[in-house]
Amino acid sequence: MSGSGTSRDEVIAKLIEMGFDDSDITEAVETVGPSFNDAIEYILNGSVRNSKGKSVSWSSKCVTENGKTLGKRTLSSANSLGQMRQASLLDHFQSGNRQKRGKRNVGDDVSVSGSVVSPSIVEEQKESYPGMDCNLKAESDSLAVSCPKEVEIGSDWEVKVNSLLKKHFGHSSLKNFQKEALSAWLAHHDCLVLAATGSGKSLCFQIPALLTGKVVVVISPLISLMHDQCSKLSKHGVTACFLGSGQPDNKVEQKALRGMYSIIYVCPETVIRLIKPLQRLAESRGIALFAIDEVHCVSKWGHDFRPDYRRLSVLRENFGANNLKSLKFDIPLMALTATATIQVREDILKSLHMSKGTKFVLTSFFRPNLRFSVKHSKTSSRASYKKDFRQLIDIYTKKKKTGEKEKSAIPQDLDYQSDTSSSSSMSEESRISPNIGDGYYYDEDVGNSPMGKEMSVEFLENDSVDDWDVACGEFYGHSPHRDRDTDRSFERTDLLNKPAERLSMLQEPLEDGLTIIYVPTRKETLSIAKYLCGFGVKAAAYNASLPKSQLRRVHTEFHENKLEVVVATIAFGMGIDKLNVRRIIHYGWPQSLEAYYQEAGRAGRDGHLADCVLYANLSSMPTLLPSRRSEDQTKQAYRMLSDCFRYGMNTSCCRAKILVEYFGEDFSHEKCQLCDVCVDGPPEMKNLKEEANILMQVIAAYNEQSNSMDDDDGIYSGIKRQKFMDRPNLKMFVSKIREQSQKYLATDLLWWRGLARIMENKGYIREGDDRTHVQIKFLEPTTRGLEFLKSGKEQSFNAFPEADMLLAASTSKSYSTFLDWGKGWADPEIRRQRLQSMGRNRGPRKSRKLRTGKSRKSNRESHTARGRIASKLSKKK
Ligand SMILES: Nc1ncnc2c1ncn2[C@@H]1O[C@H](COP(=O)(O)OP(=O)(O)OP(=O)(O)O)[C@@H](O)[C@H]1O
Ligand SMILES: [Mg+2]
Repeated sequence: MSGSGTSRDEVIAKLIEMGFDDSDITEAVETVGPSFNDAIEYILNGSVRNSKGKSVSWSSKCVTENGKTLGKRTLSSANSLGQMRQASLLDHFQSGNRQKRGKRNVGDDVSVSGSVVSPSIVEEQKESYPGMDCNLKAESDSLAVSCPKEVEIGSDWEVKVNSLLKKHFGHSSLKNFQKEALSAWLAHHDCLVLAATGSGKSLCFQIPALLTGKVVVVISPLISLMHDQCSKLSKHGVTACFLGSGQPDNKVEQKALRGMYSIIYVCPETVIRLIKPLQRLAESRGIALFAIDEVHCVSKWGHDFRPDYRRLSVLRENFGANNLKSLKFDIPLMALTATATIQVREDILKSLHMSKGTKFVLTSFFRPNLRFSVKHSKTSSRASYKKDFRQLIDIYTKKKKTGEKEKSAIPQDLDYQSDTSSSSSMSEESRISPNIGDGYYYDEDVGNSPMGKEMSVEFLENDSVDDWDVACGEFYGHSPHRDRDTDRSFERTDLLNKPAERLSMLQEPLEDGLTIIYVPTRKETLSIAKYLCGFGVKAAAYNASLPKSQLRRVHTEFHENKLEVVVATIAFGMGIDKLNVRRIIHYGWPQSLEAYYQEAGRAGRDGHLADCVLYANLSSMPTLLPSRRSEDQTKQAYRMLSDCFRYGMNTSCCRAKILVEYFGEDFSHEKCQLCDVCVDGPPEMKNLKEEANILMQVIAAYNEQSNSMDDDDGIYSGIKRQKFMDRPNLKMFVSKIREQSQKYLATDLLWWRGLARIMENKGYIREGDDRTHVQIKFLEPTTRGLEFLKSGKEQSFNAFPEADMLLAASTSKSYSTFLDWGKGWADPEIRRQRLQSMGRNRGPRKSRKLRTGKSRKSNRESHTARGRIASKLSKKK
């Protein structure tokens, strides 16, 4: 939908669908007319102004600094991006000659372990490969770069690498895992590198290009990620380009295939399409390595499965010594990721046909400067924002109020407004998660229901921006210079081995830096960014439905430290390597711990203290976001979601330990000493024997009775036969307990939910359903559980109450703690009063149909909103 030819209604409908507020839409359409692009531009940036000088839009407020609008500033940033593009290769080489760099003595190369490689240094490419001066009009299939003089890497390769490292990247030495990966590559081995987010995996495949002068082909899942990496490489004096649908200049592909860039980034589809020309490149300039970055995308057991990654076995099949005459060895594959469980690793090796001798390079997944915590929040309304973002707002606004008396940035009247405002885009009912606040029900099926699919407009699991329409697709090495914020060392990752240094870090205040807030829905990116901007924070929304110009702008402003907060879906993604991100806030349940850890890993890359906070509604269970999944994948998706849910419910184990062990690593430190659990300590351990016993009793009784259906006198005799045939879930068992014992009459299902998990962990009960659920749903006794029941009073049942149990105990008015909820219930008057107040608190229950009918509801809402806006506009006329 582009503008002038579009009807006003269509523009309004589209803007509503994107989650903008009525008032913003009304103002924008009134000002710029029925042009979709202009309206968005107006709302987000205020760059299209009305002549009467009406008030600027919300987003421009946030990015307005010294009277300048983001729109204006970004125009200049866009230009600077554009300037990276060079008129021709020749221009580049001419300028390269002007700013001569130190010359590398090719003759110095010697041989070790039979590795045959060629000279490297990028700025010498012209000299080394006369073909690079070639006429660009040459036939695309003619090999303009002739086969370089092959040289061998000497035993002093580490010395050479260190000097390249210093020269191009400003680092003093390789990290151990980087050395291991390079050694494997030098020995022609395939290699799987599993190293923490931000640890420096990219260098493992960038160095081979510099060291050999051959080309390195990097397979990467996102164009935005390729763009970021290419642009960084150009600053470090390395020529790079990316190919594929996002590449606007069709000459770049020809040039790349003639060997004119040291590093070529491609997405899997493109590399598959280019097999033949890449084979020719391998035989001319040479291909040092195929790097498969973010390789967890290969596996459907991982969190970011991309089917095209599975087809990458073509690399092994087509670039082996048996297919290409000039090769003595297969071109090595280097697969890299920060998040792969053991199952995912096996799948990667198999799917890519990696060799049996593949080397594993494993580093600790542990990031000792990340402070993990989990907080309960409904994450659903402005009231939640007010509570949860108060501190964040204060951090960014206090900074600007130097000289002013320090006070909270949230004035009382605004607080009141936020609480009572009827934000249509974020009303409770419009949320996907229907089980917010009260009660507890299972709705894991929502994500897979046909309704769920309809909702995918707003709730996208794979909200990726993969058709990044960047202005520049080729990147020439400029003289290496370092960003201001790259001057810090990342060496602090091994801080746990340096207790004194780490101790001093723990005492550091958290610096200002940048914040990324990850939210599950596109609408929330808009509403939270708008909310923060309202208090003067420089925040911007980022999601795949926003115009590309806006996305580019956010990227640029983020990298230039002009923004303070980016509120994003997972589209703001992989490989973002910004050193001074101080906070990653997840506002809503992530879909997996893999995704969570990868996103959280974007914080604290400078090694300084950084916060990773997960705000989630601990009283409700997370649901799967809609996505096309096979039955197997659905199971796996639930498993991953369940692990994530359990991470949130945990109250007693160090969070870093859970995360690191999730990826199969032994966490040798026992405690990170930073996370909320380590700092606050676990809750008081309780002996839950009585409650565990009664729950076991009803489960066992049901089990026995279902085994002998003839017995009508058992405790389930009151349940209708049809119902009896259905497997009872936890809710039913809890009803039974309440019926049986007055003491438990007012107990919260939420609390029993926690207990059921604990009993499952102890091996007393198991899931009776074939399907996977976020948490145990159909409870069946195990032999161990039945033994526990028989042992009667002798056996104790000590456990730390989990987060939902603590929440149930703290919010319920019916009993003081979760252990003495029975107090007072024997008194009929107290009971009557409590039941009455419970009834009041609960309010009418929404029917399941109503809840899952979200899509229809939002259509209706959108329809009425459209009418409302249209009528406002016509009244104004
Ligand atoms: N040997 C080194 N010494 C110091 N810093 C390094 C070294 N190697 C890499 N770095 C720095 O580490 C940072 C992260 O690098 P990189 O983007 O390669 O991480 P990554 O492991 O690929 O992260 P992700 O998993 O998020 O993709 C970069 O800023 C880089 O300059
Ligand atoms: Mg990376």
